[in-house]
Amino acid sequence: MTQPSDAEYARKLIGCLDLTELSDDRSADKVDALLEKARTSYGQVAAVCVWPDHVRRCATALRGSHIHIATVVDFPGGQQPWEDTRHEIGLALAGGATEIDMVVDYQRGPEDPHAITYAVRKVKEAAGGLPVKAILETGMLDDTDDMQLLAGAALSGGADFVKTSTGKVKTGATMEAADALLDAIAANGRGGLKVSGGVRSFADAKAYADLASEKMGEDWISPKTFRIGASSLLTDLIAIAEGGESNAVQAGY
Ligand SMILES: O=C[C@H](O)COP(=O)(O)O
Repeated sequence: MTQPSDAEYARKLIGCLDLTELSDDRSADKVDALLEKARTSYGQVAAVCVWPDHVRRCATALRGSHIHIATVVDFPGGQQPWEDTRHEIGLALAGGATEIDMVVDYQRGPEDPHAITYAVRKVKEAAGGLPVKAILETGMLDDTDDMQLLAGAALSGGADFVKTSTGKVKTGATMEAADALLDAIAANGRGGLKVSGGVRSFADAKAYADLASEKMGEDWISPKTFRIGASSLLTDLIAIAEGGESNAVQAGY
């Protein structure tokens, strides 16, 4: 099969992008700016990903599009009381969220993976079966064995995607983590991958998509199974999609 051009590849990746605004100040103006960008000349992003209190704003602005409204719960620590998470899920559902990104308790996870399975199941049920992406914060885990363990536990609980990072700790997505999560998905026989945290350039995004495509097949690079969560990637994808040069700095893993 002929390789797609970079411009074609960038357009495909725009369709797999979870365009993210999770700044600590929770600014509504930043969400409005994000919403302006979600429908590009090269297609729509897969989802916007925002704090629960901005879900309704996004659902209203994106009505009539096919863009998912993803929100985060128990973010970014993964250790808050269940009552708080339940409140966030309620806010998300009332506002019109269509996907839930939950942080698992990655600190306790390696010793107690069953707790992760249970927590994911609980969120999935409370969210009425909406797609759930389990954030493992791979940059805080010791090794790829732990990454696979947590990913397997989350998938057993019904997670639809396993996601590398919150973007809030020093180490975000890495090729090593993406590879480990893909192995867990393959072993589970079901599930998607969301690569997130520090993905800023077309070259980085393409490297992750190439890896996933090599391991899972070309058809797998679709928003149903492959997402990139990023706050600062879209500009570079658009530059490449329109046939220009990259302006972004590569992560250089
Ligand atoms: O969920 C996605 C991450 O928060 C995005 O991280 P980023 O700001 O480094 O792109």
